[in-house]
Amino acid sequence: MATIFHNYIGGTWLPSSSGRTFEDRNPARWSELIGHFPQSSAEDINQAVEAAQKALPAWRRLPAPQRGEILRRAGDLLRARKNEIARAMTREMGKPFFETRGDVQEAIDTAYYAASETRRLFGYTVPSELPNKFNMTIRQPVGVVGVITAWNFPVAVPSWKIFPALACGNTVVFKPSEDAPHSGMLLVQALLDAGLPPGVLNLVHGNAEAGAALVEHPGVNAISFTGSSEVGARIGGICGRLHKRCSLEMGGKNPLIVLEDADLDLVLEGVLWGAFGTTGQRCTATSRLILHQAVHDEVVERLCAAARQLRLGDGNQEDTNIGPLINPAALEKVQRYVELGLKEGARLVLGGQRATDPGLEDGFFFKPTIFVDVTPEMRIAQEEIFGPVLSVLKVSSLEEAIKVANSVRYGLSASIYTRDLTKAFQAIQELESGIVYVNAPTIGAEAHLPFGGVKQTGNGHREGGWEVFDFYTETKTVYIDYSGRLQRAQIDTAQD
Ligand SMILES: NC(=O)c1ccc[n+]([C@@H]2O[C@H](COP(=O)([O-])OP(=O)(O)OC[C@H]3O[C@@H](n4cnc5c(N)ncnc54)[C@H](O)[C@@H]3O)[C@@H](O)[C@H]2O)c1
Repeated sequence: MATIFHNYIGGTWLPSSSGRTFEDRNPARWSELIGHFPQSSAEDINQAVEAAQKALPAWRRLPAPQRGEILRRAGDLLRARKNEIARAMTREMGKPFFETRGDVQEAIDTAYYAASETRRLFGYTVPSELPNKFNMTIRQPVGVVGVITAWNFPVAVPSWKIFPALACGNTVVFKPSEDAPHSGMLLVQALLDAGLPPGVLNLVHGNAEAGAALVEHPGVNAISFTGSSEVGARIGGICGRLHKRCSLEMGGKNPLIVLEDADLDLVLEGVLWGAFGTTGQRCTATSRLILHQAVHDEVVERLCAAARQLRLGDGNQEDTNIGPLINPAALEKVQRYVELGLKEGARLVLGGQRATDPGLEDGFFFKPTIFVDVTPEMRIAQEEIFGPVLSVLKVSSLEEAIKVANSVRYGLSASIYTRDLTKAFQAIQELESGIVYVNAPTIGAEAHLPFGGVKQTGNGHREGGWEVFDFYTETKTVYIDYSGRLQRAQIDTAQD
């Protein structure tokens, strides 16, 4: 009998009021059912938002360092449960155990980082134009925050949102992805066990219907979303109409540039990890390899040889390098893009097919795939495939490489391999992306640095770093006049 899981609303575990559920399955062995989760309705969302509203006054009044103490304890619990959560995450969404341990570690780092920032949450003071007047800014929570997340970092990405939101005194309604509900629940469980009061964090499972109800709910003051650019655009439109604050972190089509002077051993390691780690299902995946013509043939040849050695399998097995795609729709999408690449005239030099070796038939495994002779306007060079498919483009100069790198609608991360500092700095300045790596692949984030993208990847906000606290707080400007008389700004200080 598969386990039946519930929502967590106002301190109580509850089934969906509609009685509907959805199945959570292991993508490495699709016949393995993990459990049934509630398919939440607008009524469930409403209950969760009301619980968050009820809990808000006491939570925002609690001194921030005391809120931080609970977050720090949650970090301790995540650390104690790291392997257990990582095992469950691998079973649910497929990436290998060493990667899911990293996912949990990112949440631990974020918990400690957010906890430490509760002792700062700076406003500032500045001199007044007028005598005997004191000026300052303070930060206040935004209110109830709706958190909607993708499945591929099912603990790390929600933690980027939930920890800073709570640190700032907001209450939260969290809707994890329907492809990774169990991992999201384990994160919530750690926060509850750390002592969060009822209603401060509410968990509602479900699909687009639940997400849309959360976005539309008038009691939700801000939405923090991570997912595809298509869904993000829709959410951004609704939030605009409702005058609701929203942070959107969306898709990527990230380039890795290799110049003629690069250390090719380093390049190979970096590209293998960047393109095929998490089966290419990262927003920051290296999906375009832009090679200087002087190193093109050597890199392609060595890359194909190395990628052939990668072992596909269940991520909970010791020797697995690459896990499965997340679900049947993802497999179909990757297959479609391979056909499209061939039709567009790109040349397939590796993979291009589902892997059905013994032991893999019941999962959605896809062989590492490399296309060469890709040109910038091809759809496989323009669109996010979200699978282990690398498009290789050949260029003859740094300027051309940057132009090609910038020729897509996305702008999350970009990378350049070179030993020439001047060229590296030129790329840092000119690449249109929120993150640039020099001599490292396009992936990897640290909790205390901002993370996010430009163009159609983001809407100007950032996760992580100090910047994240700007999203979860309203700035209030305070003028205190202790002169004992009316002082008129601009009028009593006029110079002419
Ligand atoms: N930039 C980043 O930080 C980042 C990080 C991870 C993943 N991603 C992106 O996420 C995508 C993959 O994740 P996915 O397949 O889960 O994305 P998705 O857009 O399909 O779903 C994301 C979340 O939105 C919800 N949702 C779907 N339709 C909705 C609607 N109409 N209203 C409200 N909520 C709705 C889903 O239930 C899910 O929880 C990729 O594009 C990837 O690049 C971005």
